[in-house]
Amino acid sequence: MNTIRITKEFTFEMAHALSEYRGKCYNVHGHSYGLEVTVKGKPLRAEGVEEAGMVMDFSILKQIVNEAIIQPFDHAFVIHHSDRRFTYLPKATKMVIVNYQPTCECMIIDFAERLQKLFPEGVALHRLMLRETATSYAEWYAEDNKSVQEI
Ligand SMILES: Nc1nc2c(c(=O)[nH]1)N=C([C@H](O)[C@H](O)COP(=O)(O)OP(=O)(O)OP(=O)(O)O)CN2
Ligand SMILES: [Zn+2]
Repeated sequence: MNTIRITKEFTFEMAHALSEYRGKCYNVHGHSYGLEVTVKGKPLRAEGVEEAGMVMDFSILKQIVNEAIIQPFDHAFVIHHSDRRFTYLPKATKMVIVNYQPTCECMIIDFAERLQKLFPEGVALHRLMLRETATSYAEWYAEDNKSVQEI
């Protein structure tokens, strides 16, 4: 049976600020992010079951990514825990305080770590693409990251 990659696309809005950064991205600013999630597996060879012919139902993939990534990060402000600027915001502000500089690269590593453990048996995360601006994006590939690496 052939191995197939399937991809689902997502969008979310997020504000961030880079810490210790000498440039415009030190400022609190936002992006409309694009996220592509690709998983790999073999289409189910069975009849009379809901997932027949599928690596994974796109709607299940959507649900997993929505719960793990989109819901926590959409319309949130993301900042490194050592950058005390977040203490000036009202407590009701939706914030994700992270232990990394919230660049495209570090966020995609975080997303990969969150997602990897959530797929059913036989389905593996293959690729993530995180688009930050019309001209900038980062990619994560499973084959590049076979051993766990620190951010
Ligand atoms: N390697 C990285 N460099 C930068 C990141 C990042 O995540 N990884 N992030 C930023 C800023 O947050 C922001 O994304 C600015 O990106 P940039 O492409 O420079 O945005 P512009 O609006 O200037 O894009 P143009 O299309 O070039 O006008 C900074 N660097
Ligand atoms: Zn930015």
